[in-house]
Amino acid sequence: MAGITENHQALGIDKESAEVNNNSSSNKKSVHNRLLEKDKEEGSQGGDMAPSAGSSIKRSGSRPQLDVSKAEIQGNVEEKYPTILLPNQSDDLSHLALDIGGSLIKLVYFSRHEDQSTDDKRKRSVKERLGLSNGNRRSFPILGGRLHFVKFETRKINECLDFINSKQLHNGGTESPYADGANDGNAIIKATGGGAYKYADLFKERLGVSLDKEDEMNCLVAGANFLLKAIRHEAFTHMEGQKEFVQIDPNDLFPYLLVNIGSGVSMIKVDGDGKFERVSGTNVGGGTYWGLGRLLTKCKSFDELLELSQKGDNRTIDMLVGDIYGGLDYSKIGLSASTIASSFGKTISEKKELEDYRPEDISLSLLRMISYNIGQISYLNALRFGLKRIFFGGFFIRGHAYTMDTISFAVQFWSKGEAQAMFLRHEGFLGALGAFMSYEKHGLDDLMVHQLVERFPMGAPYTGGKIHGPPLGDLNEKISWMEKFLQKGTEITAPVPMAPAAGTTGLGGFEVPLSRGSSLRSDASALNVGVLHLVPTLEVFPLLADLKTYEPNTIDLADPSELEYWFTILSEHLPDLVDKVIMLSRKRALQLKAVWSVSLNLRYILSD
Ligand SMILES: Nc1ncnc2c1ncn2[C@@H]1O[C@H](COP(=O)(O)OP(=O)(O)O)[C@@H](O)[C@H]1O
Ligand SMILES: CC(C)(COP(=O)(O)O)[C@@H](O)C(=O)NCCC(=O)O
Repeated sequence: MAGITENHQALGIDKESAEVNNNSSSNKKSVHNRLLEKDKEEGSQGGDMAPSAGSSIKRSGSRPQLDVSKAEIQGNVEEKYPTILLPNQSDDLSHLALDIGGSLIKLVYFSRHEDQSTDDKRKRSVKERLGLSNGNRRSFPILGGRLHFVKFETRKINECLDFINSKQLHNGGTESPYADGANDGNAIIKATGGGAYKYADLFKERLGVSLDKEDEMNCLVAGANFLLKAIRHEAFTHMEGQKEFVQIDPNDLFPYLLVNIGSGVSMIKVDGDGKFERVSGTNVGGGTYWGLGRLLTKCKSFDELLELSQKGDNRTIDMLVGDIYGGLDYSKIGLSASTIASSFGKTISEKKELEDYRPEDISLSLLRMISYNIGQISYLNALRFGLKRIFFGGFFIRGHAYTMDTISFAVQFWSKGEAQAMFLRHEGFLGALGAFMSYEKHGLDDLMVHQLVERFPMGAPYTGGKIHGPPLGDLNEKISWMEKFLQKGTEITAPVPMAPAAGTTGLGGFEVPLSRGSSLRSDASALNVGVLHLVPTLEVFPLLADLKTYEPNTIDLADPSELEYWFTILSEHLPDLVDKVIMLSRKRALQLKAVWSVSLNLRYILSD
């Protein structure tokens, strides 16, 4: 669909892998028994898994709660594994949040379930035939999940409503019992931005949902704090075409200045979680570039305008110090001949008609003027409060090298290198993330750095295919994986530094654009926003008979007795599993046996 950026990746943590993350002796026993007696168990699993009606699984802190009050079996009661309807279960309903801005609508949504692609279905049916699956029941929460980021143009709000509807995001997703409009009109979605007020009636009318309005500044700050604390490789600097990720110490984050460049610009001094003050703003922002740019160039889209700028030369539009001083620097006050003395100042020439000014040059001058101005005002505000770090968000930036270079240059130049401009990979989603986190029971606030891992939309922008990557921790790993996978080498986007370009003038000039790149990359790849995967650590084991006596722990395979215990179980289980696979394919069974045996034996090599 036009105008949509969606980064959908599956491959969430599946429940089998999560199940063995527990270590109490009773737990060991149930996993062991389950592995060895799965055929026998098939008939009794339902009783084990479904908590009795009226009780509820208690989780620590603010983790999602399973509410089974008024639970009832839905559909045919004779069915072996009937779906259990949980009418009061709210967590799956509260997984979508919106930021409806002046220009763009941003959606963040959480999905717990694997995408039902053909591949997934095939995998599931194999699992079922092997007796490794619990069939189609959803009688306990599936562990793990994903955060997705999508945006739409606000002027095309109907596309957004259609998207939400097609995925039933307002009703908990297509697999939810509330899908297809079965909600009773009480569904609530957290929303921020001016559009949460402006379009509340439209959402009610079209989707039957109420928008629960969250304060925009609150959300921006909550989103930024969350990203800066929880996501590695979120913040980066961008100077003279070079991108460098910055490791943020979550304990040394505050204070900082957050500059959100949306349609307009807000500057917020952030002192802590929920502690902030909007100290300034400017109406010359992203909307100005897009609006004025459209008027001047007749471009049809923001990206077209941005792309034009990459072919422009601002010297035909901007009046430089040299134009005024007969080619000389004004070095006494630190201005080189190439410094822009007056943006658009040269378009008053009597020798030229208005049509003689190229749209490419106009777009570049405009982009430079607005970016530089924002950088400068931001620095002045940082100076006001003694802040050294300035984080820039908002979709105006759009991961665009020239924009970031210009902002960085302004900050560096005016602060004489004292302050630093940093950018955020989820730049435009701060508000939406903040709104998402405002659901009381998500518990995302206490997520630690390693609980969210990222998988990149590696293949999608290039091949049109859906390609899933492994969880990638290290930046180099990301790049090499992508390169290996796509064999596209340098075409891989954002993490790859841009080619170094000519430097800026030492005297504060801003000669030629530094990082224009050859063509604007597709939305998804320019933003380079991967889907965030929530990886549970100490989740409650879903088959536990008695939750109260359960003591969460993780298996320490460095402990020889633990290692022996678990590898013995796995080894004993191998012939049994191979038998099952033989029923499907002898060749695959032998392959499985070989691979598994090697893996199990590897421990001896590793422990040597
Ligand atoms: N596809 C796009 N359509 C319109 N504007 C875009 C697009 N991509 C980036 N932008 C820029 O992003 C700005 C909006 O940024 P955003 O952070 O979403 O703010 P808002 O909340 O005001 O919509 C626009 O004014 C424009 O400069
Ligand atoms: C009013 C806004 C907070 C709305 O946010 P936006 O939709 O632009 O992201 C923003 O446009 C803004 O801060 N404008 C600048 C107003 C001023 O301080 O002059």
